[in-house]
Amino acid sequence: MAAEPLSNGATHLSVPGRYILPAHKRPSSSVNGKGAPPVVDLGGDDDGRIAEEIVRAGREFGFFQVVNHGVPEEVMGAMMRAAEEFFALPADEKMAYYSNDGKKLPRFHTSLRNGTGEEVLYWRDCLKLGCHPPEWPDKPRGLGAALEPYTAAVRAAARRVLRLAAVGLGLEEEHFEGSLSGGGMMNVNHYPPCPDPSLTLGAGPHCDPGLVTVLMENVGGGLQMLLHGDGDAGGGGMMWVDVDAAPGALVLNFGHQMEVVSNGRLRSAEHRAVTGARAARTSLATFVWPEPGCTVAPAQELVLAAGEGPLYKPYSYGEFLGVYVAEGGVREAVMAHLKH
Ligand SMILES: O=C(O)CCC(=O)C(=O)O
Ligand SMILES: [Fe+2]
Repeated sequence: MAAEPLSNGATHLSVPGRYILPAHKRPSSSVNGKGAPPVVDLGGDDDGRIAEEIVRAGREFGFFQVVNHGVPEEVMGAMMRAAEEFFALPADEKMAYYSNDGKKLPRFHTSLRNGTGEEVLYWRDCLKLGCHPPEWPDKPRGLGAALEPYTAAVRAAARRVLRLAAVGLGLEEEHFEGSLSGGGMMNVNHYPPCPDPSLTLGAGPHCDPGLVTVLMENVGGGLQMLLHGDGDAGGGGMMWVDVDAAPGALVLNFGHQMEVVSNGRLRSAEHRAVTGARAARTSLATFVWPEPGCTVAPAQELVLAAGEGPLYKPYSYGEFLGVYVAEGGVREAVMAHLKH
């Protein structure tokens, strides 16, 4: 039976059984820490230095924050307000977009697949929007007017980051341009207050599918990245760290395509979202990714320069998305399909 979205009017006094994770998958079962990913100032004109910082952050964490990113504050604010208004709509207006059809945009869903084939549900509702081109629901009324300038500005910031990442990797500045970054969409994630955050997750551990993801949130505290320590942290040296973003900053993380194209130099960062007891949290994850027919492969220059051989085989992005969805975005399972 399809699951009822969390934001459809019910007050949640306790966590229903379908949302309770087995003990070993609960957020409380892992080592948790605090930390902020490196801050990269995109504003300066020393592109060589910025490129180096992006590549260093990508190698160590796969995560960084950008300031002076060029997305105007009022454009960010208007987009977030419109996103929050969608989840406050009456249930029947949201349910007009409720679907499990992965090809549909815009689309409203809960957890990963509205409960279909899911043993445990995640504490999240999600509105998927088109970015390239923009596609949005009729309600709330201001959503389209907010989305268009937001996605245009976010894509421009992502393009600058991708050009700098290419330079930092020793590739042609244009390496990621064209069909390699010609696609994308947005997850508008909504996590209502959860009566017991120790039992649930809003999003399970995953890597993002594309090249780069640009994240904005209305309430800090929720996103966590997985750090691979030196073994002192326990749990095999792995530690989940809260991603605390500076006010006004955007959080960026690299996805699977960046790890493949860079032949493993830049990490596709594993992350998850925990729930909060008090405030509802909304996050906007804008994905920049290849067009479906684009062939993705490690950059020849990197493979040849290091004499290391390609770590991944070429594939079409459309083919990759099928694998990604089937494996639920779980890092090692997805990577196993791509490795030589
Ligand atoms: O809500 C968040 O902070 C993370 C969302 C996320 O990982 C995603 O939409 O892919
Ligand atoms: Fe993600």
